Amino acid sequence: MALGFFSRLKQGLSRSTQKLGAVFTKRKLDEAALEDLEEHLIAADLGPAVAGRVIDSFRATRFGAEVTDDEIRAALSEEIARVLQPVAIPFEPDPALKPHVVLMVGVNGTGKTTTIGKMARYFSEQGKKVLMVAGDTFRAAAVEQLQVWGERTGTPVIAGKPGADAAGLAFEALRRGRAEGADLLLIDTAGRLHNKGALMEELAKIIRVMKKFDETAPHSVILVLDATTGQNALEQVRVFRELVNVTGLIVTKLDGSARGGVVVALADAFKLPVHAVGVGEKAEDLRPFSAEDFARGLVGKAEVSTVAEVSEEAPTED
Ligand SMILES: Nc1nc2c(ncn2[C@@H]2O[C@H](COP(=O)(O)OP(=O)(O)OP(=O)(O)O)[C@@H](O)[C@H]2O)c(=O)[nH]1
Repeated sequence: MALGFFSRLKQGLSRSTQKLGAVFTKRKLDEAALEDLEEHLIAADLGPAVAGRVIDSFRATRFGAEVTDDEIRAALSEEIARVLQPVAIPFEPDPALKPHVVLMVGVNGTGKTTTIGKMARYFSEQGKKVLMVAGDTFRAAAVEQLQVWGERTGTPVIAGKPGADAAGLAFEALRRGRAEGADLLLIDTAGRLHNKGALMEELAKIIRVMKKFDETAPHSVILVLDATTGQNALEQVRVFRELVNVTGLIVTKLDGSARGGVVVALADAFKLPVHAVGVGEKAEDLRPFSAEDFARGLVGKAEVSTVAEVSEEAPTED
């Protein structure tokens, strides 16, 4: 039986969880234990700021007490969920926009193309009319990959010849989307040009040219981050925010050997909406981001998975 979403996420988060696991033995929460815990939180990619706050809160509320593994996990999960809650904002196309234009940006290999394919499937299944644009015209493989996703999801793909002008394609796609009454236009973009200046120019041109058709486009700029890069994801947010007005994040590869703790560091540092998370390579492996599930998965609170698993894998018939 295929693993349900929650267990896949939990499995993926296990690398972070393992780093936390070592401190969870029954002991007195004194200064040494707190220091120990703080180190583990930083090693689990939560970042020094969040780790520091969690420790301060523990010091204020539980200092000197005997704590069990379960108590620490529960308290930790609560603290983490509090950081994540405000950014857990699913992406919904604005029905007033025909189409809602989404520019997907991010370093090559983070999962942009795959995520666009997954979003195309998800929103097509919701009855929305979706168009995809192969705007990473520098890599022939990226165009082909998007076309495969187009076939797989029954979504039209607007593509040009290798090296075609991405801005021209985006303009054409927007015109077509408007004419056809499309709901959602998903634009793939290049992630690596020879330097930052060239990438900025490429993205700026796509935006400039689309604005000639619709002053309000793009309506969303979603940055795709690969969780396995850990703290490097924070640097990618900083760089891309210099290039474009990032409106939200999608974090991929939270299955496998993910370093999921970085999502907490991202939420805390940038407060950008985390629209969804990727937990595999298949079309259905994109899920809305749930602060509580994620926090529980991260601290390895097992009992919740049973609930999530049952509701997901054995849907009732009502
Ligand atoms: N395990 C796992 N793999 C993923 C996930 N998302 C994407 N991938 C894989 O990551 C690799 C890179 O994904 P792409 O979608 O090609 O990444 P990209 O950012 O579009 O990169 P370019 O196409 O080079 O621009 C592919 O092998 C994907 O199948 C995920 O959530 N989990």
